[in-house]
Amino acid sequence: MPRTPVTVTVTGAAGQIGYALLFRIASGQLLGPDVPVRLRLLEITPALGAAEGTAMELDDCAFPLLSGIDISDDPNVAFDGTNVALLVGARPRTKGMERGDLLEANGGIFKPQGKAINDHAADDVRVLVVGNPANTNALIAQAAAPDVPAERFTAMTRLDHNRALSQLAKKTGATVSDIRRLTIWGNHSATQYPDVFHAEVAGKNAAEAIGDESWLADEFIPTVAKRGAAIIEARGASSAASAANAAVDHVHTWVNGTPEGDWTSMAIPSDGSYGVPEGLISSFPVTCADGVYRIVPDLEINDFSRVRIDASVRELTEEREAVRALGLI
Ligand SMILES: NC(=O)c1ccc[n+]([C@@H]2O[C@H](COP(=O)([O-])OP(=O)(O)OC[C@H]3O[C@@H](n4cnc5c(N)ncnc54)[C@H](O)[C@@H]3O)[C@@H](O)[C@H]2O)c1
Ligand SMILES: O=C(O)C[C@H](O)C(=O)O
Repeated sequence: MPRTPVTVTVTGAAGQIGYALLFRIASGQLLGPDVPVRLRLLEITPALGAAEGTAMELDDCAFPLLSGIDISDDPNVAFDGTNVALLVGARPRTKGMERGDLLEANGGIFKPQGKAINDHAADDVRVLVVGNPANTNALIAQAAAPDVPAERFTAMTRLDHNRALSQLAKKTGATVSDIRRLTIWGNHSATQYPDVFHAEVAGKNAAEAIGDESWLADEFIPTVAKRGAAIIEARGASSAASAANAAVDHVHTWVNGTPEGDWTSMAIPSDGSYGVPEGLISSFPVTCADGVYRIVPDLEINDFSRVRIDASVRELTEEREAVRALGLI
């Protein structure tokens, strides 16, 4: 019997990540090769024409799993019955804009979207926030959706995780598939902490295999944490295909599970683990099974890691205070 299509809403659908993402969702890479999808695209009114153009191209791919496409500029329509909500569209920082202005502008996007998810999404909705500042935008959306279980709101640090895998593979001469148990902690920002102390490269402890703490502190961590800025500098635009790829990875892992013996990184509401204040949407090492994620428990955190996790968590706490002061949560 054919399966009922899963409804996937993508906001910012006419943007550059949207353009890289939609075709991968429609081809079955987000949820699996046997799962039909119905796409709902949300855009601002002036970008509806561009979204229509992308929808025409999706039609022209004749994807067997794509059961339909709806386009709207109304969040109440776009999130109607949605099972997976990918919140990509956000207000970028422009010249002269202060951090508070950016948070406020994004509040104007993520608060109504959270409310629309609350009022119209399917009971099993899962939300991934990609639009920056992703962790705090997820917090804003979550606060506007009190009827949706809080743990369904997540933010993306999988791109950082994938970046760290590649950098570590380059350094050690291993392949990315030789590496397991890497972690991104904290915020999707330059304060994030990519942690290799529990990682393994071809079965050996990664930190021991590298044996060079100064490489970790002075090269690996800043390269991963500032990679987004380096891409903007090189491309003249922020990462798009790799961000879309990470969004696909994040949802695919959440729904289909982590491989035995490995984990991934997701920014999720803290339960207080590892000294991260409860409720902050912070990146943790997680395993996923049966559509549910779980923070990897009982990892020993050394001093090198502790100070870096704390710094990123401090930034998240400040962002939470700022949006609280603006009445956004
Ligand atoms: N978390 C991550 O790892 C990561 C990585 C890369 C980019 N990003 C962020 O993702 C976001 C999108 O990036 P992009 O390159 O696609 O940007 P983009 O500017 O190309 O596209 C954004 C789109 O969002 C739309 N939009 C704006 N407000 C909207 C609203 N209220 N509802 C629906 N759509 C709306 C715009 O019209 C635009 O088409 C940015 O905030 C970027 O910083 C996050
Ligand atoms: O859009 C950005 O500011 C950078 C982006 O979050 C990235 O990590 O590539």
